[in-house]
Amino acid sequence: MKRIAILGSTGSIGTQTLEVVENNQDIQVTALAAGSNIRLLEEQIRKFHPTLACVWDEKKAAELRTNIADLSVKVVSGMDGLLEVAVQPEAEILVTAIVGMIGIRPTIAAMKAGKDIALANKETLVTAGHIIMPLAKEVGVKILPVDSEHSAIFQSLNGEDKKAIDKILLTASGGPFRGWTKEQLAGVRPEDALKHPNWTMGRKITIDSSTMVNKGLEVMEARWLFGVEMDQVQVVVQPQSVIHSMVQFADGAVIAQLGTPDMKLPIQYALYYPERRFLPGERLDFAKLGSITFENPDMEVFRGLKLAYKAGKRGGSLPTVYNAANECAVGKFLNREISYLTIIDMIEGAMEHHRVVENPDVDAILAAERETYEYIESRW
Ligand SMILES: NC(=O)C1=CN([C@@H]2O[C@H](COP(=O)(O)OP(=O)(O)OC[C@H]3O[C@@H](n4cnc5c(N)ncnc54)[C@H](OP(=O)(O)O)[C@@H]3O)[C@@H](O)[C@H]2O)C=CC1
Ligand SMILES: CC(=O)[C@@H](O)[C@H](O)COP(=O)(O)O
Ligand SMILES: [Mn+2]
Repeated sequence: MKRIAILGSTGSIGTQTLEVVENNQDIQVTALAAGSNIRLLEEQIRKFHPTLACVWDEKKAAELRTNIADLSVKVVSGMDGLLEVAVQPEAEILVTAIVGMIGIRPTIAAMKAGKDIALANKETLVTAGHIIMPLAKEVGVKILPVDSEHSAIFQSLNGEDKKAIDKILLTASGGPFRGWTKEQLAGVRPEDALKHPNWTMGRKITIDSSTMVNKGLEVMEARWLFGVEMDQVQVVVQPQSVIHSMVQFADGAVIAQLGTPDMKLPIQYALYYPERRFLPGERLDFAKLGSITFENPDMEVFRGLKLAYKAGKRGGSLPTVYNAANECAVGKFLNREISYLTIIDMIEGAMEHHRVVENPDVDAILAAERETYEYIESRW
């Protein structure tokens, strides 16, 4: 029996993780955490029987305690609550399906408690990859990628020597505005950017896909996960999202993972690695698909991708600033406080303003995050 805890169980990755649990008989959910959606969290508790639940918002946690008073489930809240879920002794794998840098501290705590991490929360690796990857080695836990591209790379590397990697070909859909000009992008509204061509995901990552900041974050995520240089990660636009990523090796061979766009595959692969199990669902029909096409990304229009290479190459606290500025800006865009193009202006402005801290520890990372939010509030 596998035992898992999930941070972010009510979101897109969280609910799909629970679908994977439902499809398998030998997996048990020991703890769940959500932000504020106690209605769905209660349903999940009643169905999956964890012994511990966390709600970020203490008022909502109190409401949930009342609503499930008939069950013997401990309900905790806030960062202390997330940390309690992360280190719960019963779980062997922590699924980090939470959104944003809030995932850093629970991820580190879980690793120190000996848990393997099924990592969807890319923001943690982007900002703290220099802490997470050496720690995983030191404490002997696995970081199992859930992000579709990184799972594809992980699968393509199965049985291969990482030293033979020439480059990683990280595929991108190009988002809903592929081929658009800067002038066309100026008028984009949240409802336009929330329409991803191939994937149904949470709001923040969907906006990130539309700006290609998601791909920028993924370049940095790949660099940490697979121990390569930023320049060894090449973004290839593949609009059908059928090739989930590829690895080119020293001898010129390219190995890829393909499949229909379904996050349950990488989630299940991470939970059962190295076992590959049956997964119900649609299969690729190549004749129906007809063609798979490729393009280079337009880094002049989608400047967020170019800025990610700059942040990743400079390193230190700059990737944190890139990520924090984006999180802040995306929130404002979704609240209709700023225009679409201002998202990237905010990232660029915050990066230019920041004085880089080398090799930041967690406190310095969180300080850089705070300062970035403060700078954006004062400047815009
Ligand atoms: N969705 C996808 O297909 C993919 C997502 N990812 C990554 O996975 C992560 C999750 O994305 P996604 O599932 O789309 O996001 P969603 O917005 O759909 O879900 C986020 C989850 O995190 C919870 N949450 C938010 N804030 C807190 C908090 N302070 N404390 C506890 N829980 C909190 C939410 O709870 P509540 O519902 O109560 O607000 C929700 O359960 C992101 O890092 C994303 O980049 C990577 C690849 C693909
Ligand atoms: C499903 C997943 O992993 C997302 O990160 C997805 O890849 C977004 O697609 P694009 O960022 O390529 O549009
Ligand atoms: Mn992805």
